[in-house]
Amino acid sequence: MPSLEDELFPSTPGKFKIERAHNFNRQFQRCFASTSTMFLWALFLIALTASYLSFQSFVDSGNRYFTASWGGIQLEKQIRNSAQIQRPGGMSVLVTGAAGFVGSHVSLALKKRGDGVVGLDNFNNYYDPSLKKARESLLNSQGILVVEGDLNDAGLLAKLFDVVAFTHVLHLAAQAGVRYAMENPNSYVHSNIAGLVTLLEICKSADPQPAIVWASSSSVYGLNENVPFSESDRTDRPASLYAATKKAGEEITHTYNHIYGLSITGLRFFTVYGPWGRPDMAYFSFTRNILQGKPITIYRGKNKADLARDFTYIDDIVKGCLGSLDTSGESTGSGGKKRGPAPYRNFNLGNTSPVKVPTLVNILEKLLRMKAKRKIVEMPGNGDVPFTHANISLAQREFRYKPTTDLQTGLKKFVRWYLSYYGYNRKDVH
Ligand SMILES: O=C(O)[C@H]1O[C@H](OP(=O)(O)OP(=O)(O)OC[C@H]2O[C@@H](n3ccc(=O)[nH]c3=O)[C@H](O)[C@@H]2O)[C@H](O)[C@@H](O)[C@@H]1O
Repeated sequence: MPSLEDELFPSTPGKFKIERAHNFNRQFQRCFASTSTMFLWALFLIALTASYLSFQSFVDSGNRYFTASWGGIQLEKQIRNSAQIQRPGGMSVLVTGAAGFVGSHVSLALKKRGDGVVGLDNFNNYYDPSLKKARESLLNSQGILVVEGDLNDAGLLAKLFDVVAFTHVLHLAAQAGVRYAMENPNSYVHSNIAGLVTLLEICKSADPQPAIVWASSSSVYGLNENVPFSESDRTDRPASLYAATKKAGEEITHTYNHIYGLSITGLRFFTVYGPWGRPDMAYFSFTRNILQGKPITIYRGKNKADLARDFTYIDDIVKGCLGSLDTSGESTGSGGKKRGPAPYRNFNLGNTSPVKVPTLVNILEKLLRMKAKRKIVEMPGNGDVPFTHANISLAQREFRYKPTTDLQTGLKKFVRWYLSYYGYNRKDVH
């Protein structure tokens, strides 16, 4: 005997046997003909209609929520003011991660020279959000608005592009940090992959399409041993998930350049430091711990070799970002269609003179006039690379990028800012 399931559904899609279908119809009619069954069917239909109507009202209330949280005409006016261009030939730039370290500095520099800037930031708590809020206040005082929202909110991004025809997007929002990727891998996928794709989808459909300059990372060089690192060196051996997501970003942006004609510039930043910096970075946490009399952990590589970084001062990075924006060239597509080839570029933005981590600590000790309690440990297998060193000739040629701040000078400015912001010896600095 064939089972009921066998009777009703064919074993292979597309091979429904006709006689079986007839049988099924007859059974169906017999069943529907009885009055009590009809009553049950009517009840079922009423319930279905009621649940459809309540679902519709739920969707409507969702839309209302979006409008309310969007902030309406008042917010649109603020966005337009913030995006206002104040110089001939200026640009209107959407800066993602505007309340972040690099984002806040570049936003201020753009505004100062007369460009329009609108910021976007999700103010997440990867590090103390009050520092991000303080940076936001600084931006607000210069007429820059920072909209609170996540890169993955396509509705919000689309709305921003409805209000302003941005000429450029400076995409700096990301999950940063090399070692944290082992603790929270999904946050890297959320921001650096999914968020990036959401942003690119909106940019490709925008009319006009903006040119995009975005933050890649020196970490894409991974296990590369050619020194100094050149843009033409291998980048297919990342040492951390963070690096892998940045490398993926370079490939993803390439496809949007290729298919949709978006102008793309990726900037491989080399360990950026300075005032208003990131508390998760070594120079920042070392300063805090030295001042609080707490030990600092200094990693050491194979054969007791010191680790080294091509530490790059924030003002030099700002110049590199402005140079990249100014030379980005235009996107060629519109409404999601490519009209011709558009620029696709990647640049190293480093300092070209690596410094060993213990030397960085020596400099901090002198500036703070305090001794560090050093705890030297073998570099754990946590995604770190032993050294970084940038070859910057490409950026030099394209937009005369030339870093001018050595580590001693830059750290002096950082320490001065740190002490004015946190004061000496504050125990509550995280
Ligand atoms: O340039 C880059 O590509 C990357 O630079 C930094 O990453 P990293 O160079 O690891 O910067 P820090 O976390 O400040 O570490 C600097 C050096 O200090 C060392 N370190 C760090 C922390 C610590 O407790 N002890 C210690 O010796 C690290 O091993 C590294 O050699 C940023 O955190 C990344 O977001 C950025 O993409």
